[in-house]
Amino acid sequence: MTAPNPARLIDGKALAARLRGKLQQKIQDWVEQGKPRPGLAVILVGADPASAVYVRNKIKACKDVGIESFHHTFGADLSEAALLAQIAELNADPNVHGILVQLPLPKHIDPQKVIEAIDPAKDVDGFHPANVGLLAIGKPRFIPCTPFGVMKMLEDEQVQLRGATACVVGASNIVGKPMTLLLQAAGATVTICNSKTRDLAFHTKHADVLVVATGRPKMITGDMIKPGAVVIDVGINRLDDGSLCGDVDFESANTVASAITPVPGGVGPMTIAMLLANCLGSAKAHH
Ligand SMILES: NC(=O)C1=CN([C@@H]2O[C@H](COP(=O)(O)OP(=O)(O)OC[C@H]3O[C@@H](n4cnc5c(N)ncnc54)[C@H](OP(=O)(O)O)[C@@H]3O)[C@@H](O)[C@H]2O)C=CC1
Ligand SMILES: Nc1nc(=O)c2c([nH]1)NC[C@@H]1CN(c3ccc(C(=O)N[C@@H](CCC(=O)O)C(=O)O)cc3)C=[N+]21
Ligand SMILES: [Mg+2]
Repeated sequence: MTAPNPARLIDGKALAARLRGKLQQKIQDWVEQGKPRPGLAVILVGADPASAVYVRNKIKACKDVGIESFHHTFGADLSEAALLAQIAELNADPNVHGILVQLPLPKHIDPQKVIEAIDPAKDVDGFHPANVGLLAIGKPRFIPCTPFGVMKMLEDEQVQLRGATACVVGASNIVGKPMTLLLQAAGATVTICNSKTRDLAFHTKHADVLVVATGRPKMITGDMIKPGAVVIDVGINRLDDGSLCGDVDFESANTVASAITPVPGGVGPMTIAMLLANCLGSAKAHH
C-alpha cells in the first residue's frame, strides 16, 4: 500500500551535491588568486566502523572540492596527552585551516578537554565553547555542520520560519542545542525536548517544523506529527539487517507531513557539505 498523500521528499543528497559544485568553483577561484588551498585535518581515534566510514566520506568530499586533507589515525589506546599534543601541532600548522576530531572518542579521553584544545579559529565543527558562545549571541564564526545543513535544507525548501512553531527533539551539544539557537534566530518559536520530557507527543504535535535527533530508531510516528509539518530526521541508526534508518518512522510520518527528509540521503550528506563550506570560510578568515 502506498501512502494516501505522501509528503514531498527533501533530497539532501542532491542539495549537498549542488552545494559541493558551487564550493568547488569558489575554491578554484580562491586558489587562482594565489591564496593557499584550504586544508582540513581529520583525527580518528580507534576503529569504530561507523566513524571510519564517515571519516572516509569526509576525506573523499574534500578531494572532490579541492580541499587538502590531512588524515591522522590512531589506535584506541592513544593517550589523552598524545592527542592533545597532536592537536597543538595542527593548531600551529599554517597549511591546516580546519581541525576535526571524530566523535565519539574512547572512554579514557575527555572529549570536552579535546574540543577546548582546538584553536577556535580552526574549529570547523563549531564545538569549542568560544564558538558556541558566538552562535548563542547571534555572531556565529563556525556554525555546527549538522544544524547548519538542516537550515540550508529548510531555506532551499522555502520553509517560512519567522513566526513558525518549531520543535527539536534531542538536546545534545552537537545537534539539538545549536539547532534550537539557529531556528530561534530565524524567528521560530522553539521547544526543545529531551528524554525526560513528559508527553513528548504534545510538543511534537504543535510543531510546523519538527527536527529529530535522539538516536532512537523510528521513535517519532505519524500520530505524533502535526498534519502538514516539515519533518527533518537527523538520526542515523544501523539496524540488525545492516540497513540504515532514522529516528522518525518514515512510513507513518510520510502520510502526515508535507515534506520529510529520507535516511540515508537527507541530513547526512548536508553535514559533510557544510563541513567543507566551513573549511573554505576558515581559510578565507586566515588570509
Ligand atoms: N546526520 C548527521 O549528520 C548526524 C546524525 N547524527 C545522529 O543523530 C542522532 C542524535 O545524535 P546526538 O545528538 O549526537 O545524540 P546524543 O545521544 O548525544 O543525544 C541524544 C539526545 O536525545 C535525547 N533523547 C534520547 N531519547 C529520547 C526520547 N525517548 N525522547 C526524547 N528525547 C530523547 C537525549 O535526551 P537527554 O538529554 O535527556 O539524555 C539527548 O538530549 C543519532 O542517531 C546520531 O547518529 C548525529 C550527528 C550528525
Ligand atoms: N567531530 C565530529 N563531527 C561530526 O560532524 C560528526 C562526528 N564528530 N561524529 C559522528 C557524527 C555523525 N556524522 C555524520 C556525517 C555524515 C553522515 C552521512 O553522510 N550519512 C549518509 C549515509 C552514510 C552511511 O552509509 O553510513 C546519509 O545519511 O546519507 C552521517 C553522519 C557526523 N558526525
Ligand atoms: Mg583531500
